[in-house]
Amino acid sequence: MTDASRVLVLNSGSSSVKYQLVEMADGSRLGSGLVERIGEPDCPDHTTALTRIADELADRGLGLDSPELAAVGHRVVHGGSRFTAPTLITDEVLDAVRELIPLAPLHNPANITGIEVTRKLRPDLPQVAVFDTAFHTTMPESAARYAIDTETADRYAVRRYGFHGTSHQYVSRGVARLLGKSPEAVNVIVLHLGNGASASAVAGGVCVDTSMGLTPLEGLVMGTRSGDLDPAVLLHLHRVGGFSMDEIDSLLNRRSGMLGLCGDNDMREVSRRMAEGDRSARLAFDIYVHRLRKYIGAYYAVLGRVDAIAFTAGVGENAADVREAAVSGLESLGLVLDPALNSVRSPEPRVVSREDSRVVIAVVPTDEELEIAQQTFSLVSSAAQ
Ligand SMILES: Nc1ncnc2c1ncn2[C@@H]1O[C@H](COP(=O)(O)OP(=O)(O)O)[C@@H](O)[C@H]1O
Ligand SMILES: CC(=O)OP(=O)(O)O
Ligand SMILES: [Mg+2]
Repeated sequence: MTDASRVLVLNSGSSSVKYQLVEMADGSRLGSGLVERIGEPDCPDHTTALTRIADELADRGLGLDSPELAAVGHRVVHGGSRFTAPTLITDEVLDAVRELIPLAPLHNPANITGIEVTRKLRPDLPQVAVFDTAFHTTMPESAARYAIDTETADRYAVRRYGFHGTSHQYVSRGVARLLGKSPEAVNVIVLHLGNGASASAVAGGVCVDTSMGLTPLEGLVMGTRSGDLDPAVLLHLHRVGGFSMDEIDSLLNRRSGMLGLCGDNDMREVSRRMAEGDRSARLAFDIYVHRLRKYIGAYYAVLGRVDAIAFTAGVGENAADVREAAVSGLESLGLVLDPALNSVRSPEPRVVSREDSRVVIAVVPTDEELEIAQQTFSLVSSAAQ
């Protein structure tokens, strides 16, 4: 066992890489940042982005060669049915993550590049994969299976996996802490509303349902993704519209959601345009909120008893108008928002419901990087004993 106590976390997305260097002795951030717009001339690919991050850290004396570095933790989006916990990365694990690329074509390749670049720079350093899908592997079969022919589903691994699990786990525990209870004692609906968005129903700390499915396309309306639609829409576009499968993929993943509805995927812009009376922005907002309310209702029924609803990620943490519209008129379900509390801006976990609200409405900022750092460090520390 060495006294190396720092973990570098790489969260590679389809067009960005977020990173954090965490000192595990006290949880402090020694460095953090974001490289965006990967694929554009200034940063053509993930290898460029990761090399830039490694150089930035090295310039500050915090490079990958530092002896204090215990491990690198990677967000890996799709872990299939196999990966249910943080996993030390070996050649064989890397191959398995590669085999899952067809199920997360926007995300897994970027995660693999992060692992390979790190290996090149520090081949001796332990690397850990923390999977978005892991927290959802507790879903019962009744929630995880689609109602299609079982043999076909099994042959092609077609089932609901769910994503953003690290965030759903972190936030559901954060809510329990905010309520002064243990995670086992509370039932929570978590609404992770970022560029990608998903809802989950968490019963006593265990995920029992989530809105994303085989891929991160199902469920809520997102920045550029459609979320739920009748599967026959694909058939219709193909047969009648002459769309190829790749064109449909690109339409639903990259040109739908808020972007497709009103031309803007950023909720800040949508709210600004709504305030100016823009009708397509208003309709896009209403569609976004309508879908969200349907999931709140659905997960209320799935859980039976709900102690709290937690909003998180870029939109959930910042957009007071989305939170208000999502729960308005749900007083008979025990959800009573406090408009004054809801309008407060703060980076802290906080309650935004009235004292007499039977269900607590909370805002709990997510920190996927910190959660990945903790899971990574805990795995390498126990492996070193
Ligand atoms: N002040 C704000 N008001 C409304 N929406 C915001 C605000 N700040 C950020 N957002 C939204 O958050 C989104 C990004 O969320 P984030 O969780 O960082 O996404 P991701 O991790 O998927 O990139 C942006 O697209 C934007 O719409
Ligand atoms: C899985 C997923 O949708 O991730 P993100 O929100 O980072 O795109
Ligand atoms: Mg995110």
